[in-house]
Amino acid sequence: MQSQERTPRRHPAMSAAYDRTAELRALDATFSGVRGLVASGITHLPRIFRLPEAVHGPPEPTVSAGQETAATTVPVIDLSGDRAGVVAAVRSAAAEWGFFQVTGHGVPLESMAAAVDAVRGFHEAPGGEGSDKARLYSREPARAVKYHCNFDLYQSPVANWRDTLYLRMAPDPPRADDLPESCRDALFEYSQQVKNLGRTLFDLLSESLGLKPSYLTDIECNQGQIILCHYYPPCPEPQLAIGTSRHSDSGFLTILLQDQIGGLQILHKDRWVDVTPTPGAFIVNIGDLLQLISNDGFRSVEHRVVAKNAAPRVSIACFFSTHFHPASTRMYGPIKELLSDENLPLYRETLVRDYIKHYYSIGLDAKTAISDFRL
Ligand SMILES: O=C(O)CCC(=O)C(=O)O
Ligand SMILES: [Fe+2]
Repeated sequence: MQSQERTPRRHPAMSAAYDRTAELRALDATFSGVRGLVASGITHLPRIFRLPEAVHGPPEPTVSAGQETAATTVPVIDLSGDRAGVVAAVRSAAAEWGFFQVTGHGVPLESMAAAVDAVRGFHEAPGGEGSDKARLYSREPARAVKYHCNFDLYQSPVANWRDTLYLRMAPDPPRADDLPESCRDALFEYSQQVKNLGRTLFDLLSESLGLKPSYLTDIECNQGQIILCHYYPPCPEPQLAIGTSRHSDSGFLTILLQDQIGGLQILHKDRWVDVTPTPGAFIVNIGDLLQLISNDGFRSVEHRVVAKNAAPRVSIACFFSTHFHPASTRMYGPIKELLSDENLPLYRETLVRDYIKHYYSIGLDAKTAISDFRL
């Protein structure tokens, strides 16, 4: 999920007898997002955030934190272990789960904590006239640094209970003073650390596919980096709302840091499984484009974030892809070295930007983007 224009979709909730667009605009005009609503003392969920009846409650049984077994726990991989064992664990997690957590990754705990604190500080600062939030409030695709409440506020059927600071850090990094001063140092440092971890993971994923370690980097899968700094305030009626609608990530790979609150769930064997916060760990997930070029060797899996009436939740999602400015002109299809008579290509080749355009034309909440590229 990254910021992008997309086509409006009609939904039953939209035809309710109220001026939804006016309410969305009124929210935008505050420049302070969901956090601003909570700070103003609301006790009920505004209707723009209400899930339609049809999606109230989980459609599938949920495996919650504390009830997991080995079969329902997202794998945790210690990257400091022996190489062959790590490569095998990555192969099996990326193929079976599409998600895993990593420890022993070499990123200093202080950099992780500083980034989460900086993001929390940004979101908890007041909005309104003259604030950093007002200066940065935008959904303009060309802007590399921006803040908004829901990148798809005017297109999605249900507003998500979430605000986001968006940073496009590569291939063209922003100027230092484009970032809010309070989080500049922490987020530049974090971006560099996660870029290095990305390189380590792409090496491991290449090896897991039986390719030379630099293969995925050589084809520029990690050339672009977008960092989304999410903030999920406490929700007064969490069962009626959603933090992030179900979706798969469009790019090649995502590295996610979540704080201790929890709420991220992934769809595994038709059940929602909690990704239990693991102190010091990163969550890693395969995006649609890596599923496509691995010819289904790895899986891009749907996930969502449930709303809670708990302390605010911070997460920092770093996406690796190539459609960011300047957009790549490279074609991506199933990697030739993986194909054989037993492994025929399952997808057609595409420019990343064409894939992304299609992904957003469908919208979050619909898992058909990648299947439309199947041969
Ligand atoms: O906040 C989270 O844990 C997940 C966010 C997410 O899925 C995304 O930004 O694509
Ligand atoms: Fe995601």
